[in-house]
Amino acid sequence: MNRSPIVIKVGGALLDDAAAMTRLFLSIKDVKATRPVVVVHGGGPLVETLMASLGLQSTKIDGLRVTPDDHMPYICGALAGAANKQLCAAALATGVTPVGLSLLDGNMVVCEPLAEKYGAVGVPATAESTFLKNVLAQGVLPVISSIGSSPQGRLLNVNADQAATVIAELLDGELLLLSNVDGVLDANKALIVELTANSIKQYADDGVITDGMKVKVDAALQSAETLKRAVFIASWSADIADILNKNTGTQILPEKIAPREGDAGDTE
Ligand SMILES: Nc1ncnc2c1ncn2[C@@H]1O[C@H](COP(=O)(O)OP(=O)(O)O)[C@@H](O)[C@H]1O
Ligand SMILES: CC(=O)N[C@@H](CCC(=O)OP(=O)(O)O)C(=O)O
Repeated sequence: MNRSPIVIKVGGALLDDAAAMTRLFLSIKDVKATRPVVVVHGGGPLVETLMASLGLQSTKIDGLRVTPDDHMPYICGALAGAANKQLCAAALATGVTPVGLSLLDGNMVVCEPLAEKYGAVGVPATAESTFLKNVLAQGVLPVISSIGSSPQGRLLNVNADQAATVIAELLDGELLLLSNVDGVLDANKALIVELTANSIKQYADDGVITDGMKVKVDAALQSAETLKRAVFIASWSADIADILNKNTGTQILPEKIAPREGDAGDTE
């Protein structure tokens, strides 16, 4: 049986749906009985609401939030604070013991600023895995926000899909990117079952995969190529076992899949 860790990324809109959060953590509880699980989360909608209530303008370029350094205390508060603790509380309420973390905790992930025009937006890279492996060995559920820092100590806002790919790489885990859609949809809103580098380029050129989904698919492809296994994009309403068994969602396939016993990404 495949016992590699499962890294599950959830988008911020989940936080607005208490019933979906409960269902997801119950599904995580089932899977966690056989394999270690890590949750990585965003909180884009929460950030939007907070910025609006503070009267601050917030814009995105190619799906990434432009983040002036003086916005970071609020964004950090929304993601590492409110969103993280809301998810941890929901996990506890379903009988799963969470540990709330951010990318920089335990030196799991190190970030570099992307480019000046984005402000404090970070590009994440793996650092040390020992801390996270020790946390998993305790049998608890790490719940990780996408706030990171640079080696110089600058707080950075990381897209949560990109954050999740790096955590999956850190653990050589299986990656599920769960969102408010059933998976990647074509121009007729039908589910695309499999995507490769070529088909992703085609759909993006045709304007079918855009905005946050473009960031997600690019992050998934990079992770699939690095890990040499399929990455899943699916709905957070779906059962995790169903996603791993390829009954639902979109699989992002690498050019070559490394054979692993019992891996959902195996070619038969
Ligand atoms: N081809 C596509 N298929 C599905 N969703 C798409 C597609 N192109 C753009 N989107 C948009 O991407 C959104 C998911 O990305 P995003 O909002 O960043 O999710 P999350 O916050 O869960 O990471 C969908 O709700 C949809 O509006
Ligand atoms: C740089 C950047 O875009 N950061 C994101 C981080 C949160 C996120 O990615 O949240 P979702 O998963 O809910 O979209 C942001 O500020 O919205």
